[in-house]
Amino acid sequence: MLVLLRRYFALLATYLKPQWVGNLFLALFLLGNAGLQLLKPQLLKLFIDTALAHGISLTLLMIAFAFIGFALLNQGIAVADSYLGEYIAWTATNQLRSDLVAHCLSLDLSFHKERSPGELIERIDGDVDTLSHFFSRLIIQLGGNILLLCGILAIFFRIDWRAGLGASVYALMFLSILMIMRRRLIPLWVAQRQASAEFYGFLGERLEGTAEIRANGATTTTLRRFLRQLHAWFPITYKTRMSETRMFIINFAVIASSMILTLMLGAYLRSLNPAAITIGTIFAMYTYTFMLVGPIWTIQTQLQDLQQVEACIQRIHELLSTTSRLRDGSGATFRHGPLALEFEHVTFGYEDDMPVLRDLNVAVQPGHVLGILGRTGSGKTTLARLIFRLYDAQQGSVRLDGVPIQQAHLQTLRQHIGLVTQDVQLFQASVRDNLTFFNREISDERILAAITSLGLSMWYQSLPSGLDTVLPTGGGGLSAGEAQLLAFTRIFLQDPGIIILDEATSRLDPATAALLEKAIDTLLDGRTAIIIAHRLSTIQRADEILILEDGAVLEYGSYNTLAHDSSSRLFHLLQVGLEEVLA
Ligand SMILES: Nc1ncnc2c1ncn2[C@@H]1O[C@H](COP(=O)(O)OP(=O)(O)OP(=O)(O)O)[C@@H](O)[C@H]1O
Repeated sequence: MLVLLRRYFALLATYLKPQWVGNLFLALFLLGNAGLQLLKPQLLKLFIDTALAHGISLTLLMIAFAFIGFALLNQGIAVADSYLGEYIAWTATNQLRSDLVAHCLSLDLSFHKERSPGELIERIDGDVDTLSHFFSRLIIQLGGNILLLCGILAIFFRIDWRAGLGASVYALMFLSILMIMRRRLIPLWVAQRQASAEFYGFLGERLEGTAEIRANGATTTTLRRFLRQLHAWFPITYKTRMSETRMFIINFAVIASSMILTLMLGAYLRSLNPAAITIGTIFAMYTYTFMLVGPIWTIQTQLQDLQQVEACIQRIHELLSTTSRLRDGSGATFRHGPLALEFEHVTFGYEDDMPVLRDLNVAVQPGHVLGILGRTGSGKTTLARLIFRLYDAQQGSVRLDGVPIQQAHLQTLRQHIGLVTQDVQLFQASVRDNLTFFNREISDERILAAITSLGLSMWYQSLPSGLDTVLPTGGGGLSAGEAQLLAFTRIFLQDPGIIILDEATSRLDPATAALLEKAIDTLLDGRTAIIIAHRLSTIQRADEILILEDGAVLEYGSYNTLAHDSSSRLFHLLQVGLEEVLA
């Protein structure tokens, strides 16, 4: 619990500090709110005592107006502090969400491989959302209610130490009773939620399979199971409702007896000292006892909630403490334009003792195109991932223009490399945003020029709102060829020195394939390129060819030499046809 509290307050400190002015106002609102609530019974006391002493008078009217004024002010402050509390909580949790997203993005692929997207969404949004309520409630309710509770007890002590003692014992007792009862209710709530989830799961599944159920004559069996589900659900709900009612009755009994006891205590104290304990004082004591219920109830709920968010805080802490296996470089830079690429004795495996690439030695001159061929699983994509530093090689070195890629900042490195895979990711956003990756610095003129250069003009002209046209999720409605061309345009605008192209397969029709070939020519012009090739036409533009087999170099050399050497593997591939051999 202590560790949790420390983590919780560390989170609070990190994310609430930037909003200290707001927090200051919130604290003032809390003080003001608690103060006004404490003052109201005092006004009532004054009102009763004045009425009893002097009958109806102008003072009474003024006290009544003051009471109404205080009540209105109280409500106004309550609204303001709820607004500010929510604002602070949402600003803080949104910052926490952004930090978690940035952190996850900075982690290497091995982290993402072990976690499903759904799990990460739950971590980043679900857990933080739970905390968001807590951020605001903890401050507004816990802080304010502890203050109010202490204030009420202090007033009781001020009236008479016996009254203070009685109120403190009552507060402690009531809090304990509530906590015990709630603890007993939690498993029932969980069981009820589980039963309800099972019931709706069953219902959904059966409704979906209505046709099959009828066709197979399973209606009676299904109805019987439906009734069995209801029978299982009923006793749990019954037990829960009964326990809730019991809790309500016990609460009511405790509150009612405390009121009676307060009146009795008041009468007793008045018999001892009628001058100090007036009728107004007894009424104020009665009101304060009633007022104790609110803060006690809220404090116990908050304390229980604190236990429930324990798991969330623990998970957020774990996520934030996960570090990337990739260390960011010290800041080496690369020149603009085509870069030389070298692999020197590179060995890499996703698992330490299972190499996927073995002792790879490859060198690509600036502006040259390296075509990589190999059967599925031979390590082609893995090689591309190493250049992009999605993983680091276990042995050997990858260099750009002679500089080991680990020496550059990841961001710098990736700015110099464009990666186009077969799996083009398009977002539900405007064409402009999809092409510029939300980079506002790229002008529309540049985008339109790129679209024309890469042969997308016809497609562009068919768009209803030009660059502002919003693409549907996942690029639905686009052909595979158009999606590839969009990906090319995106990279063209990024203008990197090296391009890695995991080429689209032969699913494309000849016209689109020809369009893509032209686009690839434009894209590769003046850049170094690595093409994981699947088509003959692409391989022909390669200056060098690398054929991988089981992670090792099977053949490596100039395209022209190998293509004309009848003993080479490439020669054989060209004779038989790439698609057949490499499929
Ligand atoms: N993220 C990963 N984690 C663990 N193993 C992986 C991972 N990605 C690929 N592998 C394994 O590494 C080996 C090489 O895979 P890679 O994707 O590099 O082959 P490829 O030649 O690109 O295949 P394809 O042509 O089918 O894309 C395969 O045995 C594959 O199962």
